Amino acid sequence: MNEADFIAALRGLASNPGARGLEDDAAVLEFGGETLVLTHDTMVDGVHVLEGQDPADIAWKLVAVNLSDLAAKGAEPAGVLLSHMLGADDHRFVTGLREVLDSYDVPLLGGDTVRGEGPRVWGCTALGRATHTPVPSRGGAKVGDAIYVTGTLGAAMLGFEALRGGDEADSTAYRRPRPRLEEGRLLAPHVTAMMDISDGLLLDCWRMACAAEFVAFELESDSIPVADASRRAECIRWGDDYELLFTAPVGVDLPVPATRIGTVTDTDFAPLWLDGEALTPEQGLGYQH
Ligand SMILES: Nc1ncnc2c1ncn2[C@@H]1O[C@H](COP(=O)(O)OP(=O)(O)O)[C@@H](O)[C@H]1O
Ligand SMILES: Cc1ncc(C[n+]2csc(CCOP(=O)(O)OP(=O)(O)O)c2C)c(N)n1
Ligand SMILES: [Mg+2]
Repeated sequence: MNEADFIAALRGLASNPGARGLEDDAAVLEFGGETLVLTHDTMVDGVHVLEGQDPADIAWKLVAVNLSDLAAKGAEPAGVLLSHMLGADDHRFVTGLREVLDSYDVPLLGGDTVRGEGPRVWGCTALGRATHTPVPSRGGAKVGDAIYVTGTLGAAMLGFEALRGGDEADSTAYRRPRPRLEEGRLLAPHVTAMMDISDGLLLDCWRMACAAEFVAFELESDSIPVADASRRAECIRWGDDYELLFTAPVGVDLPVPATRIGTVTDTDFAPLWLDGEALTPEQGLGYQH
C-alpha cells in the first residue's frame, strides 16, 4: 500500500464530519462555541530531514509544518503536543523547539518521549482556533476562480541540495520553513479553497482540483514564481515549500502578496493542465510516500 491507498482505506472509519472525509489539511470541530482546527504530521530521519541534521532544525521544522496546516485553514495556533524519540543532541532539539515556539508565540501543551531502535521519528499535533468560518476547505474552487500561490517555489529544494552538498549556498528554506500563519488568517475570508503546499505545487493542485469535483486547474508555467527558472519543472514538483495555494474569484482585492498562476475551468476530462497539456499523478507531480 502507498500513502494514498492507506488514507483511502481509512476513509470508511472517518465518517465524523470533523474529519472532512480525510480530504483536507486539518480536522475541524465545533466545540464550546468555538471552531477548533486540529492537525498532526510526522517526520522521519532521512525522509523529511537529512541524517545528521542539527536537531534544532528538526524541532523547528516539525512544529512549522504543523503550523502550516493551521495557516492553510486561517486558524490561530492554540498549542502543540510533541512526540520525541531520544537520541543524539537532544539538548539541540530543545533549543530549536524554544526558537520556533517563541517565534510564533505557540504554547507547548504536552507530548510523549520514548527510546527505540531504527530511524528516529517525531510527531506533532497542532491545535488551533478558526479565525473565520466556514473554515476554508481544499475543495471549494469554483469555475472562473483565479488560482494563486504565496511566495516562491523550489527554495526548499535548493536549500536541501545546499545542505546535502555542504556548500555555502543558503539552506534556510529547507531547514527552517516559515508557516504563512498571518497570510492564512488574512486570506481566509476571501478564498474559495486553500491548502498548504507540502508535496509539490503540481500534486497539490491535482488534489485541490479533485477535491472540488467537476473543475479543472489550468496553470501557466511561466507565471509560477520559482527560485530557479532554469529548473522550473523541479521547483514545481519537489515540495517542502509550505507556501499557500488558494483560489478566489477574479477581481477580489487580495490582502497579501500572491501570484496568479492559472484559472479554474470546467474542462471535464482531466483535473490538471499545464500550458494546455493534461497531467496525471503517474507522471510524477510531487512527493508521495
Ligand atoms: N494515519 C492516518 N490516520 C488518520 N488520518 C490520516 C492518516 N494519514 C493521513 N490522514 C489524513 O489524510 C488527509 C491527508 O493527509 P496529508 O496528505 O498528510 O495532509 P497534509 O499534507 O495536509 O499533512 C488528512 O485529513 C489527514 O488527517
Ligand atoms: C532528506 C530529505 N529527502 C527528501 C525530502 C523531500 N521530501 C520528503 S517528505 C516531503 C513532503 C512532505 O512530507 P509529507 O510527509 O508528505 O508531509 P505532509 O504532506 O503530510 O504535510 C518532501 C518534499 C526531504 N524533505 N528530506
Ligand atoms: Mg500530513
